[in-house]
Amino acid sequence: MLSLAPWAVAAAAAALWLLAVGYRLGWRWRLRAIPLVRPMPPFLGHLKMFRRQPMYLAYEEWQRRYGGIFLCFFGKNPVVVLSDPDLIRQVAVKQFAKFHDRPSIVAMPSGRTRDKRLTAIRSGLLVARGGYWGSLRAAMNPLFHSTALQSYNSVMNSCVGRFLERLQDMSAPAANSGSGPAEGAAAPAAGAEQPAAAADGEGGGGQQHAEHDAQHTAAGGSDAALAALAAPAEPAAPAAPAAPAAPAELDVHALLGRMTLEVIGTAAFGVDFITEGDEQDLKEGKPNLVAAVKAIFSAGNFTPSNGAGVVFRLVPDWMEPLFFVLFLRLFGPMARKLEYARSTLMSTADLLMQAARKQAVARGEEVHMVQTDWRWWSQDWADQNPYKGVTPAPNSVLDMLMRATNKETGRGLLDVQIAAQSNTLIAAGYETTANAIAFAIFCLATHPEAEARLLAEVDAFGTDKEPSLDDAPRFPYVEAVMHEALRLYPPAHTTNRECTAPGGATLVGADGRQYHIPQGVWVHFNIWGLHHSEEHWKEPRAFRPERFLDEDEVASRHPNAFIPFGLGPRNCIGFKFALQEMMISLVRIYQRWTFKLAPRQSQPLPLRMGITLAPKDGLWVTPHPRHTNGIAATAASVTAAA
Ligand code: HEM
Repeated sequence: MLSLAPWAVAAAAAALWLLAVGYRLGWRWRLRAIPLVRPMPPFLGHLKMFRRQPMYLAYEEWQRRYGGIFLCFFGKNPVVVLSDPDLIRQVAVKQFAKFHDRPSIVAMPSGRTRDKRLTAIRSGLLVARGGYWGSLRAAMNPLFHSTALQSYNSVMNSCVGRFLERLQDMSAPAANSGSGPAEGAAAPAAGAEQPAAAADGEGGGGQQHAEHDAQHTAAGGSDAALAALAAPAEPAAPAAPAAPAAPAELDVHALLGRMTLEVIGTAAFGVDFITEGDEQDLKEGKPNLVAAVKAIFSAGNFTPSNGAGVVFRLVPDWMEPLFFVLFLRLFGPMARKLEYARSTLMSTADLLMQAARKQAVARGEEVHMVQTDWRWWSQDWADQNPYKGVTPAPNSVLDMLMRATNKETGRGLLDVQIAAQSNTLIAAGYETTANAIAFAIFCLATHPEAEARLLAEVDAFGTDKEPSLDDAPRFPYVEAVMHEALRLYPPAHTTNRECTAPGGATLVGADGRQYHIPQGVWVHFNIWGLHHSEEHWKEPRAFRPERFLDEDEVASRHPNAFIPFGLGPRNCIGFKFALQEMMISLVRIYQRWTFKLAPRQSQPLPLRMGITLAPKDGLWVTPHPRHTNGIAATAASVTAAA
């Protein structure tokens, strides 16, 4: 085993430090027109400050101090943070051609690569760059046009149906249940021996939690939701002799995570995406989609401010891929988990794609998919796959992309490119949507007047009808609640771009001041800060859905003050899908249930910043059925009870 002399390690660290400082001084000079967050700590740059408070709260504080544009450093990388909606618009829309890419957390060599895994990683829409991103986005846009969206109504409704069944099972009042529930499972409310979620400051970003948050994130973004997938909850068993029944407490965020994974998994893969997770499959290396998603979300992350991500911010760009390989070697178990996840998801997508292709060809239909030699896994992965012999549904993402054309090449998409999108959609669409619905439920549980107004709208529609996309205009208040929850708690608190134009780009402030952004600089849109800014919102901390209904208030607001799904041609491709899923879920859930916060749920809502912004430690509620003896509890009676 190679042992390094201490002086060699010290010399290497000193060299890295000098390099990072040198890089920063160079950038600082070129970006001198933009206010710099002070102090600028010498080694990690401002990343170190994110150890004290999560990035979104630091950005909010710096926005108050420095205004709508400021500069900070992630190690060697300069990051221009925008909270001014006009400047955001210039980057996202007006000068989009100069900012169409996102920064790579690990700089990958551009151009073709022989590495099959790397090809698969780089093929996803979220990280795609340059002309490839444009042609892929154009090929994928039809998946989210209204005809396609209509076809997702039934998947969404049936997944909400399953959610309601689970809720029903778990909501049986618990009386003296002795056994500890699984996370996400029903728990006895009164006198429960569960550690109460820690009280936190507004937004949950109190300093005392920053360290914990970072570790929690590194260990997995949605542990609660995923624990619920792996261990489906059993209804709490009643004990004898019966004590007075207390309403069951449950983590509704975990249940919602299970539901949104089923929705996006079914839409992406075109098969019934059952979330009966099986740890055993992961251990034995047998393909299991849920275990794979779980492995991805728990295999650590590369967010720049914590874990392994920090390393990449200190070494020169050209060394990043080398460090990536080294990192995977050093962290064997994590590398194995990622390998398992990639092989499971990709081999399953491949299996289903081939089945869909065979069927389409047999029917004489046109298929454009270009077949390549991209498989790295052994035949065992296909042989042991539970979806062997299954054909994906006609309107699934896999099926539709097989027929798409790449505008750049004039040919179909490559098989690896199609398969990579099922991963991407799950990664981008599962946790974000679960968090958004959970935040809406939290807001309604803490605002009975808003809940009553929403119930009245739901009841006017009907208490046993399944809503579809066409019904959306019948739910203006539900929509206002969704928007207000997305404003107060944007699951994507920040989004990003990189300036790729060789000559850079110049942004112009409202006062005429010019800010030159050189090529290679990262730009962040401070969505959280913008959504909470007093400059753009009346009472920004208040939950007031009416602000989205009052025409005067809407007209007086900056049109880009509300950007939970980003902005411009590179905004969230799934935003209509997400809104449709939120609408269908909220209507179906509130047809049957209302929620009160469980005693263990602390307020203000503690938040956890991972890849997304999520309720920390879940959202603990007691569900209350609205139908007693077949009669719906009316909106008025619910308000009175609250
Ligand atoms: C409430 C739920 C969601 C929120 C808050 C959300 C938010 C966002 C945001 C802020 C971005 C970055 C946009 C930008 O940089 O301007 C994004 C990108 C993206 N989202 Fe979503 N999203 C949600 C749900 C979904 C769903 C359900 C899907 C898939 C069906 C999805 C797929 C994507 C993809 C593929 C991208 C990358 C687009 C690109 O780079 O071209 N998202 N999302």
